[in-house]
Amino acid sequence: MTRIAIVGVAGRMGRTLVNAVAQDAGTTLAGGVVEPGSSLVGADLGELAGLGKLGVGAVESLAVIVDDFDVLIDFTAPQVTLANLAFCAEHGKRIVIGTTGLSDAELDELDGYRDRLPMMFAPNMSVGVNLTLKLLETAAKALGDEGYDIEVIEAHHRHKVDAPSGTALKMGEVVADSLGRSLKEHGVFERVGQCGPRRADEIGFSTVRAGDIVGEHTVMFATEGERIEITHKASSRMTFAKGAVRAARWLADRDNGRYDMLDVLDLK
Ligand SMILES: NC(=O)C1=CN([C@@H]2O[C@H](COP(=O)(O)OP(=O)(O)OC[C@H]3O[C@@H](n4cnc5c(N)ncnc54)[C@H](OP(=O)(O)O)[C@@H]3O)[C@@H](O)[C@H]2O)C=CC1
Ligand SMILES: O=C(O)C1=N[C@H](C(=O)O)C[C@H](O)C1
Repeated sequence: MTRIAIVGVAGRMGRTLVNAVAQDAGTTLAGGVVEPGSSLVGADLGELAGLGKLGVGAVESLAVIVDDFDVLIDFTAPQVTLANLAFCAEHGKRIVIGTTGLSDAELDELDGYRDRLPMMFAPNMSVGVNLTLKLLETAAKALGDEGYDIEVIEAHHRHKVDAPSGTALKMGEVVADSLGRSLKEHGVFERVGQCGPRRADEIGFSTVRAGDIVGEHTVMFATEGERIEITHKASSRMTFAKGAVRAARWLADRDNGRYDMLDVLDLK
């Protein structure tokens, strides 16, 4: 039985993760961490997640539960995640990271831990999105050099703090890699005013933030006369949480290394 701790346990994903662990026969909920000083310290994690009492209380530091868990699941914010990664490396733990919005420097720092512990890092843990990445590889190879314009469009809830979403960036990267392009060079993240006509080789990004949209991503391949749209729509955070719990179980038997959800799903 893999013992799971959840950091950011009072957040949207944190509460959903408590539900996902409770439904999973191969894992047990060992603890949950809230922000230091939070009024939720001591709150029962089951009650936080709307499940009724589970008998596990929220703590304000990983150090309090260091002997209780095997794998940490972290869906928080970049600097919080990096601090937790350092803690896990130091204490021989494993970590599943869903946090998005890391800067290039933060991504380099994260990558520096690849040989120090088993870590799984993915901007989207749903099976559907990860299968979509494979479809995009095929579509980009077939269409990208044939005069099809490529645009990535994403929509999320009003509370999301990073843009474009980690998933949209990953989709853009997959498309760019498949075409031998660099996203740094070919990605276009803003069009405003007299920005001129579209370059044939650009990969454009558009962002919507509205209401309670859980997460929607479309990659459009458009030419004169037709367009293909590959779309994924998440209607419940449970799809991400179930993926994260599956990843935690999978990671429990892995050697040190940096893995992603395609490794977990055996889609590489
Ligand atoms: N990979 C994937 O499949 C998915 C990734 N995400 C990503 O996960 C992240 C979180 O998303 P979401 O749950 O919607 O965001 P929330 O803001 O709802 O949750 C983040 C939580 O982290 C808590 N937190 C902040 N600092 C600390 C700390 N030092 N110690 C403990 N907890 C802390 C926050 O507490 P407080 O409320 O007190 O600030 C909050 O409860 C985002 O980066 C998002 O993009 C989201 C969905 C799927
Ligand atoms: O913040 C969210 O909610 C989500 N974030 C992830 C991202 O940035 O790609 C994944 C998912 O779409 C939900």
